[in-house]
Amino acid sequence: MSPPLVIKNGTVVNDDGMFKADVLVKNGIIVEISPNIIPLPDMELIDASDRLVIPGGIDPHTHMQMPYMGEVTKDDFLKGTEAAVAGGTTMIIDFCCPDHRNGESLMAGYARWRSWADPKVCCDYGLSVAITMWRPETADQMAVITSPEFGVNSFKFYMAYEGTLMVKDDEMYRAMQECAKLRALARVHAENGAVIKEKEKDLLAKGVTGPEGHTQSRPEEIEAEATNRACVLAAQANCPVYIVHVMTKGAAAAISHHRSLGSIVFGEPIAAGLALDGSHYYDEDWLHAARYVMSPPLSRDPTTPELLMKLLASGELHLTGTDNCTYDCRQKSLGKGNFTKIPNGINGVEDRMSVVWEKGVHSGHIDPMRYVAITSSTAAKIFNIYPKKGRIAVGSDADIVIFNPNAYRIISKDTHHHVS
Ligand SMILES: NC(=O)NCCC(=O)O
Ligand SMILES: [Zn+2]
Ligand SMILES: [Zn+2]
Repeated sequence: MSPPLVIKNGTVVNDDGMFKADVLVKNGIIVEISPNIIPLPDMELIDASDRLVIPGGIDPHTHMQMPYMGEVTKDDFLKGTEAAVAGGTTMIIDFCCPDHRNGESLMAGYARWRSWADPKVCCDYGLSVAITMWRPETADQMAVITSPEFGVNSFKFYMAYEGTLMVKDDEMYRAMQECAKLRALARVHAENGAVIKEKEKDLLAKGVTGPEGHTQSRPEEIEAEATNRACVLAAQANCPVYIVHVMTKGAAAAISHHRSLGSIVFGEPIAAGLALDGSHYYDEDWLHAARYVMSPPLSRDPTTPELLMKLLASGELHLTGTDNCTYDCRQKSLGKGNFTKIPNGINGVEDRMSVVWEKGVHSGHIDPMRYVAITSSTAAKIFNIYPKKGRIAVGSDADIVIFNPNAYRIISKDTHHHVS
């Protein structure tokens, strides 16, 4: 057991206030916050002068060691969470994708994911469970997996990746009705998988085989259309909905529209979408372009990243994730000659906290309190773990980041903690 810890002279930041205070931690729990805690000889001491003392980041969207397209993402639960912690994220919510189409139960898929994660994960984690088709037994299994024994409180629906993860509209609607009954949250990857498939075929037939085909097969309107559809179906099912990786202005506008109608809709941009645009898909270096292939793609409108940050500032969008889903050069190269075979995914779990600070606070769009909201506390509230997580308060878990707001660093393959 580690000794008690005193963090002195820092500025505590929560989503609703910031103030100078010392923080005392015992057995992993915050036990005191007050102006001047005198450390006893048996206590560890950290001087946090000129530092912010903030709740550990919660990344609500990762894919550690996810099997997909015959490959497995490179960041496993060890290296991926080491990278998370190195960057100030102390909890992730990963996606468990049971092979439900082939009869695997949600509980068996959940057990499979836990057997990968539990022996090596080095931060707190939760799982959202994907429903990839509707089977006669699905409703019962959703009820079991949301029971306290399993503790799942959100489900994921992919409106893309036809033939593997994609769920049909009627199936998603059915499952959303079940979510509403169980008071679970529906999380949606909003794209039009069927139309994308047709566009991919057309592009390949015309000889477009490079990574630019990825973005051309997925026009921005397709994400907006699917986001609108997801919100409509959720409203029909009377179910709150959470749109993952909001990448475009149109998708964000669809979310705002449905919120204005009174629906409960949450929007999650990701670190990559706040920092990068889709010009990379046209890079002459094939591998450079392929590295950015993810779905939905980065917006080709260079003004989108800043607009997404402004919407986070104004409260039209709500929290940030990463969609951390890493593949190496060999894996990306599987799509040479056919962009549809490039594994989809990008990194982010290590750098989200820095990127959101840089693009949000440093750029003048948000204050440190809003920063805490969109990197930690809103996720904690949505996933029902607040104020145990997402807050610096007496009784909360001591998931604390001592943050230097003036540090400068270069994001580099030579220094990151992901699997190389
Ligand atoms: N986003 C992506 O390209 N890969 C990860 C799977 C998903 O979230 O769609
Ligand atoms: Zn997705
Ligand atoms: Zn994802």
